[in-house]
Amino acid sequence: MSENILEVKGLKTYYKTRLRENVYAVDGVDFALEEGKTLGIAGESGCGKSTLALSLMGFYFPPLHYNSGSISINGTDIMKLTKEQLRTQVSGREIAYIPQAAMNALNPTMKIIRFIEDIMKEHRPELTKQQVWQMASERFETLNLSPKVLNSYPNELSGGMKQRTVIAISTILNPKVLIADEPTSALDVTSQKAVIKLLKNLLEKKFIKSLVFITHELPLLYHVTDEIVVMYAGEFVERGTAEQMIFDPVHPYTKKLMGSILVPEEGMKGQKLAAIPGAPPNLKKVPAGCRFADRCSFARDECREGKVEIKVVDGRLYRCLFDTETLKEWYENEQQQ
Ligand SMILES: Nc1ncnc2c1ncn2[C@@H]1O[C@H](COP(=O)(O)OP(=O)(O)OP(=O)(O)O)[C@@H](O)[C@H]1O
Repeated sequence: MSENILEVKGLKTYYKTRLRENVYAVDGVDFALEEGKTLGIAGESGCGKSTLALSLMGFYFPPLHYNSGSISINGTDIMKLTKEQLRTQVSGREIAYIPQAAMNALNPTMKIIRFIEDIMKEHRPELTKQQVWQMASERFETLNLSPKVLNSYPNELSGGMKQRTVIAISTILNPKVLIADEPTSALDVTSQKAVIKLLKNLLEKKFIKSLVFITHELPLLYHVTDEIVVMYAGEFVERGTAEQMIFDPVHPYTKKLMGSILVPEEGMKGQKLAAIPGAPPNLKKVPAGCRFADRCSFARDECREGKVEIKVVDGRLYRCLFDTETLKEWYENEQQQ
């Protein structure tokens, strides 16, 4: 039986604004990820994806605050560790995070090898500079990146190469979980494919044991991940296999998200394209009932009455009061109109 590398239970984190208001960006998230698996997290802008990614690292700096919940990596709840333990034993070794636009944050005055030397100074101080060079060039070669890159400055590299280099640096300690936040956005299609190939390569070679891939583009996840989770207003609203989520979504929000895809990929041609009318709720004061109700064409009075819990049907998870048959019927009727 496969083991859960990452297990998150009831995670709640929030921002405290300068006006002392709380923004409940991650509001009760539960999920597990098995060894060797990839999980995609999708959703519109502002639904809490990046905050979740950051929160999973266990570090909280104002304005982000931890409220409750656990984050276990290989059975150890990292929320029970001290900041020092997190820094020295967890960050980069157990879990690594590549934030959005990380490639633009590389210090332009440092050669690529210097970033790796800095990591090794902290985690493998016994290695000489020469050994670090040897190890880094072998790793780059295995990942089809030229070791010459190690001697370059960030600004000498193309966008796609810079992004692949950032990924190679971030995984140099073989973290069990890699969280990549929008790693392909702002790249051309060829560079996007190269980044995805690199991520798959890291998994195949077991340099990482699991991958969380965040994007607001659902179809991209089809090529990368085993499973997809859709997030809305700080909560997960649906989880299923990539196939199910793209071609047979259950939750009205996932359904609408699929319909809003502007560039249909192969196999998705002919899907009706539409923008999702309305905006997500204000995360400072979330509605008591279904958070999607105000934008859902199928919402009834009861949807607004109380918290809607996640349902598990045939291994799929979704957060809606209605059963899958009813929803399917409604979708078919809507399609015919
Ligand atoms: N520093 C901050 N202070 C206060 N609120 C914040 C801060 N950063 C993000 N938020 C709010 O938290 C919520 C979740 O934002 P987050 O960036 O996690 O969403 P996202 O799904 O990653 O969006 P995107 O796809 O645009 O990156 C939003 O309402 C956002 O306005």
